[in-house]
Amino acid sequence: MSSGNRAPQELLKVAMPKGRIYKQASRLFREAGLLIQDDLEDTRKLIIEVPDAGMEFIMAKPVDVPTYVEYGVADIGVVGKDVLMEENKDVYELLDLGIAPCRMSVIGLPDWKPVMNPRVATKYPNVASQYFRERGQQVEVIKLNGSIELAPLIGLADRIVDMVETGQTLRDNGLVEMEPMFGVTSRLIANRVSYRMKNERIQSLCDRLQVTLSARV
Ligand SMILES: Nc1ncnc2c1ncn2[C@@H]1O[C@H](COP(=O)(O)OP(=O)(O)OP(=O)(O)O)[C@@H](O)[C@H]1O
Ligand SMILES: O=P(O)(O)OC[C@H]1O[C@H](OP(=O)(O)OP(=O)(O)O)[C@H](O)[C@@H]1O
Repeated sequence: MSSGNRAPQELLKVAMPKGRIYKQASRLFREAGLLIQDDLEDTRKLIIEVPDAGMEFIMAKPVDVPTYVEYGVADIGVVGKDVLMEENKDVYELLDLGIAPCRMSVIGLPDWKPVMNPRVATKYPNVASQYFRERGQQVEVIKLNGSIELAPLIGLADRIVDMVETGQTLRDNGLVEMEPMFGVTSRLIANRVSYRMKNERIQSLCDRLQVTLSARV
């Protein structure tokens, strides 16, 4: 069959996180040669065709990216390792994109003293519970959804587990990083079925991103 008769290729569905990661992810994709319009951040549209890159972006809340990919409504997605660990979904982790770097840490007030069964506030209850369990420390984990640094300041928790990037939020609130837990960057993930059915396209994207990342260092 001549290429003129070929059916147009189905768009690769990409769960893209709105917010912090988006700008860095789209810059990386562009560097890898994908033609992505640069005005996408200005729109309120949630499903955006990026035909020149053969993609469709599903603009997702970051925490929901692994869910979209696990259910196969997105073939691939970009997500922070923090969210990937917390959500623990059944997806393939294909590539460390090295973008949106930060770290997960245990944080507290400088005069913090150990207490029995301390309360730990966090957006990441699974990650925090596992961390303290592995160290044989019994804690009560309290799930919050934002402004986690408030918790020790207002007496809700003894410590928090949260992200640190520049350290500005800690400094502004008189808190200290007690234990860095692990480094976080964004990852490219894939749905297990899509990875098999669209292997050539997904693998070729990975290869292009890999080459771009190697050239960055
Ligand atoms: N300073 C930072 N604070 C939090 N996450 C950061 C930071 N720097 C990089 N990241 C990475 O960016 C990802 C997305 O963060 P972002 O703040 O956009 O999402 P969010 O926390 O879900 O925000 P929102 O609740 O406003 O949607 C995080 O999962 C993490 O991997
Ligand atoms: O070390 P820094 O550069 O200060 O970054 C870390 C802060 O950024 C994030 O909060 P975010 O701005 O996402 O607000 P939130 O607490 O409401 O989630 C994170 O939860 C920390 O509070």
